[in-house]
Amino acid sequence: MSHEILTPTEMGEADRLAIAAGPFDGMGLMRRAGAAVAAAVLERFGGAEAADILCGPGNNGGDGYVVARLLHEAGVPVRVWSLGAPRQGSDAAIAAAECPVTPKPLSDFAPAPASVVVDALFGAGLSKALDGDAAAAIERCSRAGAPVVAVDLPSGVSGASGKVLGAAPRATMTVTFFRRKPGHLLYPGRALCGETIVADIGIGAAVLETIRPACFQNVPALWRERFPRPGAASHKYARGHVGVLSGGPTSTGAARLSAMAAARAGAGAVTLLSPGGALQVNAAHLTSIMLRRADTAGEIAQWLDERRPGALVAGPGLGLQDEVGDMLLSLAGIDGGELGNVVFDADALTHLSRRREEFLAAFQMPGTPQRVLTPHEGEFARVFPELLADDGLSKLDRARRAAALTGGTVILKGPDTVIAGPDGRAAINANAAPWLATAGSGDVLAGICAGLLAQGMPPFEAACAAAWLHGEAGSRFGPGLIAEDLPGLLPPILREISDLPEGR
Ligand SMILES: NC(=O)C1=CN([C@@H]2O[C@H](COP(=O)(O)OP(=O)(O)OC[C@H]3O[C@@H](n4cnc5c(N)ncnc54)[C@H](O)[C@@H]3O)[C@@H](O)[C@H]2O)[C@@H](O)CC1
Ligand SMILES: [K+]
Repeated sequence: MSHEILTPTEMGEADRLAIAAGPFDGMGLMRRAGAAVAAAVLERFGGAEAADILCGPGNNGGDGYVVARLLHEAGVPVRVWSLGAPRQGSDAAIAAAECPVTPKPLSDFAPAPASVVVDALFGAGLSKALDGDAAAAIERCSRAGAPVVAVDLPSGVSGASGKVLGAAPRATMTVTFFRRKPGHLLYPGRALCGETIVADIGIGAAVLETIRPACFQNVPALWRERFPRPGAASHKYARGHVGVLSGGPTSTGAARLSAMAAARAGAGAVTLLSPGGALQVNAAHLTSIMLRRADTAGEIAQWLDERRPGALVAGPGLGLQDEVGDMLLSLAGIDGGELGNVVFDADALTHLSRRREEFLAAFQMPGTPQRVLTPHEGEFARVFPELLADDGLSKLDRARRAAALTGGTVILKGPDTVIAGPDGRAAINANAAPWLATAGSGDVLAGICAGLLAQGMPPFEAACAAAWLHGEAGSRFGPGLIAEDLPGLLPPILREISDLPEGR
């Protein structure tokens, strides 16, 4: 599967490079784009009484005129509704001239439930909120309940952010070209696209060598080459050691979930560092996970010095007391030789929001551990309120800015989790299920990530793999999922990743 995601600007560049390289000119690409949409309409909605094609003034409308011509030639009764004539001399104007169906004004469009609507009003060129005749037509379309096939994107959905500008139809199917755009994967755009088909319109993958996209759909091909595989002679500590900080006697479960997930993700050894008061309750629930008493920052530091673990999970159930904040701050600035990576999750993110400048200063010190931050939207809003307040930023932009600010990898969680690295790379996750929104689910994600980090997987790849594994486990289990189920769901998925052929 091709997993690069192109911004609308990068897609425009892909079009230009493809036209320059040949064999297709702009009109050739448009004909192929229209043909792909017409084929999808015929395959899926061949039984519709008629097709209503809504055409905008740009090249998205141009695709619409091609679709209208091809459906007409296939014997489908076609009506064309135009928002405005294409610019003279443009490819869209040529496509309109080649279309044998005379367009009527979009303001007269009245959808019929038994017809299929092809939405070709705006695509990559959407530059402002939909209003006037376009918004009114979409509103009528939604009320009539006719199925909608969107060309490139449902008109009104920003390809860059997935946000709705003004109005957008809920499509049953979206046919886009060459590669997906962020708006196909980020909500609310993702929900409005329906099933998304990526059509080959004759743009060669070679254009990607020039464009060098930095955003990807999170699929195993993105990280499986870096996925840890234990050698036959590995001993347990060589397979990675994870430490997990436990909270006090009444909040120990979250850390144990992380610990179990780290172990299932393949860490050879996992140690729970527990305050004395919580030692008994932790001991009563642990078998293969090791337990070590650590009441103070000093005792934690001593264990790190002795064991030099690859990763530490800090945050689940840890507590919001000031001394916990002090301890986390000291961990952020510790020598990276003593502790390779820290996953800051849950309560650690609250401490980060309270003492942000101190943490950011610690993160900037050379030689400190690499970090992965795992905020959900609420935690993100507390740590980075200025990024959330900026309406111009997409979820993708926000995760990238947070990664740049902290010099770490950010997993911005949600139904469309975004993973961003400090080098600008980003991935959007698309395999999560709604059942994952359950207490303790995030603790498991943090644990999986730490388990992979401790085995030497680089932070961006480990974060992507953790989000994907977590999503896959939740989707496969389905309804009734609780966080305790997740670690035990990992082994068959891990086996499948090891068995995948190269390039998948
Ligand atoms: N050679 C190419 O560039 C190809 C382009 N293709 C199609 O071309 C589309 C992009 O075409 P365009 O760049 O012409 O852009 P659009 O057709 O999406 O938009 C056309 C123009 O409408 C105006 N506009 C934007 N938002 C508006 C709003 N809310 N209300 C009123 N006017 C608005 C803008 O001036 C914009 O340039 C793609 O989505 C795809 O469907 C395909 O045919 C494949 C080849
Ligand atoms: K469209």
